[in-house]
Amino acid sequence: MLEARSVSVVAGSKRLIDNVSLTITPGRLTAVIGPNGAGKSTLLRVMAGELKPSEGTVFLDDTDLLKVPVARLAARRSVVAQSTTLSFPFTVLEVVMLGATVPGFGIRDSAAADAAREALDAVGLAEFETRMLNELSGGERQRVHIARALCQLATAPPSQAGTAAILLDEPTASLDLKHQCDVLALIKAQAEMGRAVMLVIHDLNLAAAFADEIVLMAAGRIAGKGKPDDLLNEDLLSHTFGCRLRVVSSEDGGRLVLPSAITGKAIMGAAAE
Ligand SMILES: Nc1ncnc2c1ncn2[C@@H]1O[C@H](COP(=O)(O)OP(=O)(O)OP(=O)(O)O)[C@@H](O)[C@H]1O
Repeated sequence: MLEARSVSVVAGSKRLIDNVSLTITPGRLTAVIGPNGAGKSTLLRVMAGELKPSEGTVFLDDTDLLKVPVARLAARRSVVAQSTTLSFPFTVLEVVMLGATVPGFGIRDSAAADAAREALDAVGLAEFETRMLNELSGGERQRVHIARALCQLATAPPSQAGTAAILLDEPTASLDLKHQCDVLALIKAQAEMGRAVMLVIHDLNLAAAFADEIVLMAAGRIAGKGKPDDLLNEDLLSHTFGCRLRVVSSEDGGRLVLPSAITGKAIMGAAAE
């Protein structure tokens, strides 16, 4: 379990996140939504142990995350950042294998390559292993980094066993609709395997479709938290995002969030038919 207790990050006079408490529970996909600048990425980096909070503590199974040894941390949580730049010319397979070569993993090269190939297959890039990363499209590169994160958890040594967490910052931002759904199904499967999943995402409809719990952030604080059906209400979302939004029920009983301009036109269109 990954738990932030009263965490704040302060930069100069600005509180990027302010007194946030949040638990990422194993077996569940927790989606974090909110306007630009709300503090979602900052919170994810703090929960990943990449950014030291100015106040409060993040715990990984009751141990202060900052005191967890690097190899153990690498075995227990993997991160897909919003953007990743690699300065050296790596092939796709090499990038994914980086996930298996974290200090302390001690995995043999052939086993690392097997795990990397399995992860590449999972994101639909099995045919790309010899391509150079910098020759891939933005969406393909994003899927390579997801494969690297999956490979990292898959190759963690048994001695470091325990609840694993995967934290992803807008992993579907560059993906087409099919790959958005494929990647989110893959991420959801990670939760169903018992992993704790934290997903920062802008698309409220994808959050509604895949998340077990949604956390709404605004101005560095948690403005709401709950199951998609409970949290996605028009007034809260319209107020938080600063524009008029409509929440409608889909045929299968799920929630769809649309700008009121779109629903207005749709209603006018239907009336004209
Ligand atoms: N190092 C920094 N120093 C000062 N302010 C920062 C720093 N890093 C981020 N910020 C500010 O902190 C706020 C939160 O940033 P963050 O990236 O967490 O937001 P976000 O919710 O992920 O936004 P987006 O949806 O645009 O990705 C923003 O206003 C940003 O400008």
